[in-house]
Amino acid sequence: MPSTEDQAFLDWFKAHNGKIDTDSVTLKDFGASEGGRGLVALRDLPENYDVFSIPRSLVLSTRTSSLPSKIGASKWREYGLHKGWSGLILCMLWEAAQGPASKWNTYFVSMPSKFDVPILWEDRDLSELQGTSVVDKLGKENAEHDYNEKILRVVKAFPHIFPTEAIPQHYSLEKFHIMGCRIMSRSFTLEIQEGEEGEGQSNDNDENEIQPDDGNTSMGSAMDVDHEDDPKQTSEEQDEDEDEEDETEVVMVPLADFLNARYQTENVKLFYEPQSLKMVTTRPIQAGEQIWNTYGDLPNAELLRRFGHTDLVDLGSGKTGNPGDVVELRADLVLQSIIEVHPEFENANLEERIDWWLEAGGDDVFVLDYDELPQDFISFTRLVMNDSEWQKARSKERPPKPTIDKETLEIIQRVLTKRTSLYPTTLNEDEELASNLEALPLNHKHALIVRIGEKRILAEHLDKIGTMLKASIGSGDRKRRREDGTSGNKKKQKQ
Ligand SMILES: C[S@@+](CC[C@H](N)C(=O)[O-])C[C@H]1O[C@@H](n2cnc3c(N)ncnc32)[C@H](O)[C@@H]1O
Repeated sequence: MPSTEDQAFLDWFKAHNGKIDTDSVTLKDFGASEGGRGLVALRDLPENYDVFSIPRSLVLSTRTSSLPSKIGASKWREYGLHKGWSGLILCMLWEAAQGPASKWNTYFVSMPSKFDVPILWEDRDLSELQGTSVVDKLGKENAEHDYNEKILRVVKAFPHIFPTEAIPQHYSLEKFHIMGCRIMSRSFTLEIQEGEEGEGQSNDNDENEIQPDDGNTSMGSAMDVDHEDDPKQTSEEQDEDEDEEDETEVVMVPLADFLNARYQTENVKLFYEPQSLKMVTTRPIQAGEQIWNTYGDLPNAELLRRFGHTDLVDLGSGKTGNPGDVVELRADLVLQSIIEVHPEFENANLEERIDWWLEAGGDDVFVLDYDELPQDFISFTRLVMNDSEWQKARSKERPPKPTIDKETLEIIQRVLTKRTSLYPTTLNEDEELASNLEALPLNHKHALIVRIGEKRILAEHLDKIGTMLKASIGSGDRKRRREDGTSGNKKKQKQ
């Protein structure tokens, strides 16, 4: 049985032409470890079954809210509301301020107002994330800058739309953060349909069949859209987006955003038709099973940053973790390591090599997972540390091959050791703390899980590198002994 609030939501959803067969699925509280409220199958569902559908007019976006037309298209642009999430945030603030007069009132009531995302953490909790890739990506200052420079400016410029006395209650920084966090953890990115019209207008394209291939959408991918001034976007996300034509929009999709996710458990996907969005099963689901969406099997650092939770699955041998975890290695660690070994490089023009690398499309952050060392990381290391590789790369106009010799491996070992030292605690200390995970405050628990995931990856690679270097030193000794005319075997015989 759904809770009273969830039942009110379902009634609202159906009253606005949302389609859901509540004899087949219903809302249920699964407890925090499974994402809290979610959708459950009440009977066995076959593959390709439409679990529910949402009319486009019920999707909340800058196209369906009537706020943009009240402000006017040119003013909307002038205030920069056509870029980033500010426009959608302002629409959500304004719609929520309308209370029952807004079509989405019941939807707003159904959404959480408290979030466990680090952008809202106190400094003492944030210090638990030191060394992880979360810290540099919070974007809190950008967010607050956007609030002051965009949202508040528009709100103050249009007092007939945003009454001055309503500002503290409906347009405060706190409310701005709530809407930002709702977008960060619940929005979808949709392709803008040609000739798409606003609410109340019809689209006569409706006899089109479902085109799953060109119509699948992804949860939590709002960050991939062109949001130059997006308050919650990281600078890398903004850079990536700048080249993209704005053919997508970030939207809130009632009910689709009620679905939880867990590493590789996805059993439905959202597809779109001209008039509606459909959540369709991607495999048979048994009665009693939760309906899981995917958030992209993200590393715990990203899950925590965007959604405020972490994912722990059984890794075997008594360990749990997130197989999708990664560690980010910044290029400056490579430079520092090279200069430590080759101080003569200190004055060399390494800038030129780095600029060349970036212009050739290389990145200045390398992503290390549980698999092999990243090829671009090896290639970059060789380009910077080796004069002949640098000359070759320039003349051939392509980066060095990612081949590994002993010298490169030693630098890489140094980089990973340096990266490991950025965390104030060791992996052993963290594993010990994790033996009593549930006793920790929630934010500390999440931070610990993120740290452990990253450190395990570093430790595994350092282990492998250590073994490889030992083997190469062993083979070097044998070679030297051959050259000296001595023999390891003889020595052995003597013993
Ligand atoms: C898109 S919403 C999902 C629906 C949400 N349970 C609700 O009641 O509205 C995303 C949020 O659900 C929660 N969540 C989803 N999957 C989770 C999981 N596997 N473990 C813990 N929390 C999860 C996180 O709080 C996340 O911010």
